[in-house]
Amino acid sequence: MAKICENYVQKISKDIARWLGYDATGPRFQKFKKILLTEIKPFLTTTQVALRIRPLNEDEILMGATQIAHKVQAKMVVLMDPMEDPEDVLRANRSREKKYVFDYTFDGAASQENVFKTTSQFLIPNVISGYNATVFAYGATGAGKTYTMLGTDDEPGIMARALNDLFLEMDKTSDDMAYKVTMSYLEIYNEMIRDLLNPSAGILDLREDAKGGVQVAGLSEVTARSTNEVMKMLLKGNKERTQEPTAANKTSSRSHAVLQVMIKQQNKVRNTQQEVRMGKLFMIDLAGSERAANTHNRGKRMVEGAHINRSLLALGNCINALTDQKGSKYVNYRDSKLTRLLKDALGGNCKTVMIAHISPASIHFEESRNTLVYADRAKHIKTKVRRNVTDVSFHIAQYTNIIQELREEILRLRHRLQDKTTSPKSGSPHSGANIQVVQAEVLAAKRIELNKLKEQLLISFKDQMELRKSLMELNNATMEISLETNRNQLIISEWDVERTKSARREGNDREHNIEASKDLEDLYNLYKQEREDRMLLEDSGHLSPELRLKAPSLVSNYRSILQDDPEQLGTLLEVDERSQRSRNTLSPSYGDDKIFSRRDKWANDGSLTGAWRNETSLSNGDQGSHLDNVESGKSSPSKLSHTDRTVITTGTRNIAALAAKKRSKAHNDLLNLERQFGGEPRSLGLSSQARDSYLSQSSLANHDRKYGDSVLPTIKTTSDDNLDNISTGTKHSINTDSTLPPIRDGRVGRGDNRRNRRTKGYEYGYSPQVCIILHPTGV
Ligand SMILES: Nc1ncnc2c1ncn2[C@@H]1O[C@H](COP(=O)(O)OP(=O)(O)OP(=O)(O)O)[C@@H](O)[C@H]1O
Repeated sequence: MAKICENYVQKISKDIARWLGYDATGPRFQKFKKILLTEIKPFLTTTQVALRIRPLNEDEILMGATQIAHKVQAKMVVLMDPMEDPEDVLRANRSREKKYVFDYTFDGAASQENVFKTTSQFLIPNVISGYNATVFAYGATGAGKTYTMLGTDDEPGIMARALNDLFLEMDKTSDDMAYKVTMSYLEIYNEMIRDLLNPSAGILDLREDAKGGVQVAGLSEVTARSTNEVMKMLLKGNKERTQEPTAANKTSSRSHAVLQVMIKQQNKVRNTQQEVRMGKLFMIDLAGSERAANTHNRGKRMVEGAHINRSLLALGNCINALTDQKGSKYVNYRDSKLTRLLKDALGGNCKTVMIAHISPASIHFEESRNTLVYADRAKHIKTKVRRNVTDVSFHIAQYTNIIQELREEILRLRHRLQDKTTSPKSGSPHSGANIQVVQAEVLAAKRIELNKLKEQLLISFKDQMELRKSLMELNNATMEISLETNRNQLIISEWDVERTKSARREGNDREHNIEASKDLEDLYNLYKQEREDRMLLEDSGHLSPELRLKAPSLVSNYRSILQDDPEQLGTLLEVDERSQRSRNTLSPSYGDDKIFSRRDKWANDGSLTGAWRNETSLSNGDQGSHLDNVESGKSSPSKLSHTDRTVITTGTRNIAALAAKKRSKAHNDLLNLERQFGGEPRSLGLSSQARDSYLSQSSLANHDRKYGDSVLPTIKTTSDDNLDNISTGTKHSINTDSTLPPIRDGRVGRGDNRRNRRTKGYEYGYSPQVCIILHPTGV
């Protein structure tokens, strides 16, 4: 059937060649026919069985063995019965001579190359294009299996030749296709799997994957790039393989060796739908079946032989089941590791070649006959061969990579085209035969130019976009600046309005001041001046507590300043003494606080009420009774009558006027003194702000606020001296203020508004260094 199909393919290939215009005798046609056959052949025959008869060896000749296996035709072998004797009439009809026909038969003269080319070479392109293939050598021990599969250094076997062919075949299509070759090499020794490329891995397990494929867990897979690499690995593995001499074979392999080569093929030109082909090639050198009687094996060798025979028996059973005509027999692959490993090769998706080996020697007739029976059965094994193709769909994100690779491919092809056109073999580009090449060249150049223009256009477009973006940003910045300017202008105008308002308010205040009496203004200024001087002296620390009761002697303030200049200090003291004498002449009681001594007069002349007299009498030293009164609540200022207040206010105004005159005079004296010494008028160490705060609007406002509770305020600094004075009850009135009208209940009018404004001024203008202590006595 297979032959008929092959002949049919040969015939139709001629017709197809004629349609295509190929010459039937030319190389193009031969190539086409070969490709067609290679592609179709795997579908025509799935399992091939070949027989190889090795030559008689020296031992066999010495033993007097005769050749009983003869190749009679290209595919036929005759195994003669060595026991047959033409002269023995009893056995004349019992001859065991038998003819066997296989796909290929090789005798002892067949070369290694011939065996490979005939049995296995056609598998290589199939494996590359994604088919599985298995070549295994079967036969009795010493029949020549290892020789066929592995060979010698001079005559390499199928393994080496197949791998060499594999790399040669891949090289032919390496421009278009990408390949990856990996290999593994294992042995099954006594039903144990060992990695020959990595023996230290120990015993490995066989496992089945989800698709039913058999895998060896932990088996090393080595990537190979050339035949040399593969051969090195193969030699390394064979050294690890278990080989022991037996009576039947000096180099007997005691294990089944399996070389697995995996080829992954992929088109270099990427597409959205990528096809990946995976082909596997198994090359198996089985251990030889042996008869203990012939091998004379004992002990370890015998155990090995038993394992080998058992696995080969399992293989024979599988072959029997697979070739059952009814197809009803169960194929038991699980009997041995060998059959489990060959499951795909025997009954699955695999193109299988079995090369049976026999010895032609008459002494091995039984082994050869068994082998031929096995091989003959194996011919009928049918496998379902299909290509292992995986379609890989790429995600959209990978399209850019694919496009990039396609571009690189185009570039590569262009380079190749250019190389061809410039090489001498391609002839002159101006010749008629190369017009198409020249046209293609021109076209390619135009395309390159077009691409360049496109790129330039793209770059200029990007630049334009950048410029537009910058322009928009600048516009935004300008708008922000103009908005900020407007905002600032608004603030300035608001500030102007506020300033105008405050100026008006000040003007109003001045009006109010004008409305106040002239006496009150003067009195206020003098009062402020006197307070200022006294406070300065207290702050400078030159005024002892005793002296604070007396009128301020400003010259004493200069002691500390002029202590480094004794001459000037002496002059100053002399002048001061003269001044004191002249003042005492004018007013004998000047050493005391004349300004405030007037209150004695008020107390004596009956201007004050009895309650107020009691209070004022305390200032003459009767402090104990004063405190008693305070504690008993008798001296509460709230008990003052309106008449008392009026008297005190009027008296205070007079006192203040007198004090102002004296102060003015003393101040002028001081200025004269300073001028006399040639120095600049000295600042007494207080800032204008601090000076203002002594009797500023705020302090007056405070006075206003407290006016209803006390008659006169006592203004003191928060120095330690003052605190001491407070604690001992020795209170010294620095100045008085009666310029503001008292609060009257239920009276709402202009005076109240002014008071409110002053209160406001106090809140904002009062110095934190100064506090106003209300003294209930008004001393
Ligand atoms: N075709 C051949 N031409 C020349 N010599 C051969 C041929 N076949 C086998 N021999 C020789 O026969 C001997 C035994 O062959 P080989 O070791 O390959 O047998 P085997 O079947 O592998 O044995 P085992 O199963 O014990 O390993 C070797 O010395 C080998 O060189």
